[in-house]
Amino acid sequence: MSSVFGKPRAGSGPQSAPLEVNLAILGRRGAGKSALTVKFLTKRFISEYDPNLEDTYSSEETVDHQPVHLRVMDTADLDTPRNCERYLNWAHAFLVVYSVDSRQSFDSSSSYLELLALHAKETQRSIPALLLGNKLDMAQYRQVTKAEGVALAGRFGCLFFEVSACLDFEHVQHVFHEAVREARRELEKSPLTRPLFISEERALPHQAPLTARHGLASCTFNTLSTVSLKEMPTVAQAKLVTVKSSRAQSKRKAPTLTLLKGFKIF
Ligand SMILES: Nc1nc2c(ncn2[C@@H]2O[C@H](COP(=O)(O)OP(=O)(O)OP(=O)(O)O)[C@@H](O)[C@H]2O)c(=O)[nH]1
Repeated sequence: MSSVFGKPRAGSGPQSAPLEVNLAILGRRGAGKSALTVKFLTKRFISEYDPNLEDTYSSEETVDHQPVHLRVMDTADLDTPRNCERYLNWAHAFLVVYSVDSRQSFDSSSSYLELLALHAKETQRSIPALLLGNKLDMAQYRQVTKAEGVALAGRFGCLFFEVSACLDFEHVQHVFHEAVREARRELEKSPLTRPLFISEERALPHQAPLTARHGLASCTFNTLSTVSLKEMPTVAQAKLVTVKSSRAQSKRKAPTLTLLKGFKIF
């Protein structure tokens, strides 16, 4: 299902349409991206979630008394950034998640932050990102200290939080709302200059992969499907397209979708 959006994205007064913010959740498998997304959307901790499912959810939020139409893409990369243009050109802000009890996931989060930094450099725009050390309730099995998280976030100039998808909802909500604030700040700075893209199932022969240009071995275009990008003609006519990896598409029948029944899934 697709929906049409033709509302202003920023600079909204009290009478205007909600600000629209796209948020992508990145991180290694098992870091807790889905658990955090589900916690934020439903206030519940779901212990088992289909690792192959990638979907984008929408939620009406109020952040600092301002209505926000928030879309959250719970990505399902394999172990490293893959086919990453689908979220790089879509999101206004990123949550990069690792698990405090996994050194590997911390190392992956560093790769994601590097990817975002490269993309920011290439597109010459600031990309808000927040680094999250998840599974704080597992602190007794820590492999990553809080100081390491702070240092990594500092290196990339992003906010840092330690959270737990299975502890209090308010903290998780606070983090998502901080991401909205970061995105809003950027959108208000340059609401019309940000590139907007839709995806299309077609080959992109002339575009060199980000990896080739920057030597980031793990991120490629079209690794799993033939998604390519096209600039939106006008916001008013544009259709919102659900962006899914092949891996996700193959699992669309997963029953776990019903977990989010009641939320708009597009
Ligand atoms: N104790 C604890 N377990 C968590 C937390 N967050 C997630 N988990 C568990 O960690 C496992 C992986 O969580 P997911 O949310 O599926 O992780 P993911 O990053 O979405 O992983 P993929 O879907 O494979 O990309 C699941 O068994 C969750 O129950 C947390 O904050 N604390």
